Amino acid sequence: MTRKPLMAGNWKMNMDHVEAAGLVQKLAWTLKDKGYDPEQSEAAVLVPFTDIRTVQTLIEGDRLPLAYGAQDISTQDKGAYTGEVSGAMLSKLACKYVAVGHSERRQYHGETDEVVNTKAKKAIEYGITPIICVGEGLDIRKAGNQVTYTLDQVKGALAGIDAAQVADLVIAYEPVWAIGTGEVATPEDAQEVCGAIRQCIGELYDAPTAEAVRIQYGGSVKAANVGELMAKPDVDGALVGGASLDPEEFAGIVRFYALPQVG
Ligand SMILES: O=C[C@H](O)COP(=O)(O)O
Repeated sequence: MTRKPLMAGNWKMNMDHVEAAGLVQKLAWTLKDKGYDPEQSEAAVLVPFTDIRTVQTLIEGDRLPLAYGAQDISTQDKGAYTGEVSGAMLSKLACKYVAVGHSERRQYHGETDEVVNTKAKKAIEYGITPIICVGEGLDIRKAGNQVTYTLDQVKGALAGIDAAQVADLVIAYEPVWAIGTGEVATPEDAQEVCGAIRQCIGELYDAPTAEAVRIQYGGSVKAANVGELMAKPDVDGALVGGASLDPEEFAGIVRFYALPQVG
């Protein structure tokens, strides 16, 4: 089975809808200029809620080779939940992806594994592919417990989700100490945990499911380091924060397959 790499840019709370239009167009021009081949990798942007309509209009209207999605989804379907955005609303805007359980949501909004699990299920229910974010903090890494900690998050996030659904979703391993710090995990660090996640899914479900699920690495990914990360067998893409706001840089990441070190 060949897994198509997914290079997703998480814009976080950056870019208003006017800036979003400029960034999507610049990214599309840059990708075209560099001869991006969508068969080699899939490119996606996860944008603030207020940008989704603008981004959708550009991508659909100009048939740009980009997928788009959101950074969060409500655990609820509708009703008196001030500030929440539902799966139905995201689905109506044809979002393909939604990030769930990003460490910033876990840290600043107290999202537990149970909440992450509910959000992942809501995304699936509304036909949106969840990108489930997991990963350890520095203290856990220093204690050498990164694999057990991350696998516990994976098991919590996948509870009650069946094999066919797991095969279609995306897991992003993002060690918290590597996010926005410039402190990228070594390719061996990334492979250790991404490989353990795949093995865990094989044990929880079956080998075909483990072979199908896409596992990204995230944390200070740049065009300069993406090649060595992507050379690892269980790294199927990148979840990119800061570098996704720079079209040249993100285009370089999306086109990792053209980098000299990976042939
Ligand atoms: O979602 C993306 C991650 O938080 C990584 O962010 P970063 O590339 O700025 O380190």
